[in-house]
Amino acid sequence: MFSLDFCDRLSAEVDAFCASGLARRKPNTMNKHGVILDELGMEPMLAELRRRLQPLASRVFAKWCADGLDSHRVFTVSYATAADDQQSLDVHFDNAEVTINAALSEDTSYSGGEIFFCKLIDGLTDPQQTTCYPPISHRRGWTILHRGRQLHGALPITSGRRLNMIMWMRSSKVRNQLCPMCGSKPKIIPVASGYGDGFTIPSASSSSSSSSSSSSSSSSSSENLAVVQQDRGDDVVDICNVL
Ligand SMILES: O=C(O)CCC(=O)C(=O)O
Ligand SMILES: [Fe+2]
Repeated sequence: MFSLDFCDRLSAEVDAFCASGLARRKPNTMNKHGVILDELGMEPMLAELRRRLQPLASRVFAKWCADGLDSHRVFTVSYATAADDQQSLDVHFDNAEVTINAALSEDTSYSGGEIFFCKLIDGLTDPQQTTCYPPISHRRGWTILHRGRQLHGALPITSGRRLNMIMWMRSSKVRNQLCPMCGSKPKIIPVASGYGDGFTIPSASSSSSSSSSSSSSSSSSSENLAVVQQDRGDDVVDICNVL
């Protein structure tokens, strides 16, 4: 999906950001060394990428892209072998309707670290007991497109370093009905900025009327997005952080 030049430039940008020591949030609880790319000013480029991926994602996973994938959370994952590096990733599902996983590192610059997939969970079941498919080696510039709720993980890396870009794409129409993480109807509150966890305030999303969207893609109502976050009792949390 990405040119090798783009892989290099994105990797260099992320490495420079990490080296700068600037503050950053963790993408989620499982990911210790990642960078949220919207925090680097890439939101417009990533929103455009999401719009361009929409036709493909809808073709493969129509039901999960209802009314468009209208928000995203995009971050890098980095694996290496030192004690304080992240070496592998446990089986999990994503806080996404559809995910793309793009390999940025030179294939020969690391070994191990294959991604593996297990069963698809459509109800809320325990991610533990499951049979998995044979692991897949990442290939630089290539992307894997999968359902967020397809269980998956990464095997331990055995040498070198692997950097991937993960794009969690969300459909508010789908998740407004049922939170993909807790399996219940979300209780939603507005957030000040950003996409929150990709829910929308239903009254806002259903009032389609005079969308100011310019020439961009057909069914997207992102101009009308009311950005919301899930409220869990007394804690207002970004549910990405409670994977
Ligand atoms: O390391 C990988 O290839 C998978 C990463 C992943 O699944 C995630 O961060 O959600
Ligand atoms: Fe994942």
